[in-house]
Amino acid sequence: METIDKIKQQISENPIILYMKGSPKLPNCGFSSQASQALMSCGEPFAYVDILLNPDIRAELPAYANWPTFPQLWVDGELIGGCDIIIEMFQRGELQPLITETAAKYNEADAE
Ligand SMILES: N[C@@H](CCC(=O)N[C@@H](CS)C(=O)NCC(=O)O)C(=O)O
Ligand code: FES
Repeated sequence: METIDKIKQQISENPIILYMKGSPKLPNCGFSSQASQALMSCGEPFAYVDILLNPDIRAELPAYANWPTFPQLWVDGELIGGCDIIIEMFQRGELQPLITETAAKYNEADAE
């Protein structure tokens, strides 16, 4: 599959997905570590892609996203932002409701 199609599929199939360096359990960069920790603290499962293991995605996602760096958090098909934005939303109490509501929306859809 073309990289761009892979990216589109990942974003459409996973309501909460973090593109990061390393994994949430073993992040490979401080920015990815902070972002995944904030996201984990919201208590909902989320998908992730380790871009260090996927150099094609690392190369192509920034142009598609119009966002130059990693991590990248995508929720419900839309780019939320990188580490700074994730931490800011977390500190303002905005991350938790976004994640909770998104998880609830898709759990509901699954149950139908
Ligand atoms: N201020 C950025 C910090 C992230 C950042 O600077 N990431 C760099 C270093 S990890 C990056 O992704 N560079 C491109 C690359 O490594 O492919 C944010 O809010 O996410
Ligand atoms: S890998 Fe060096 S700052 Fe992220």
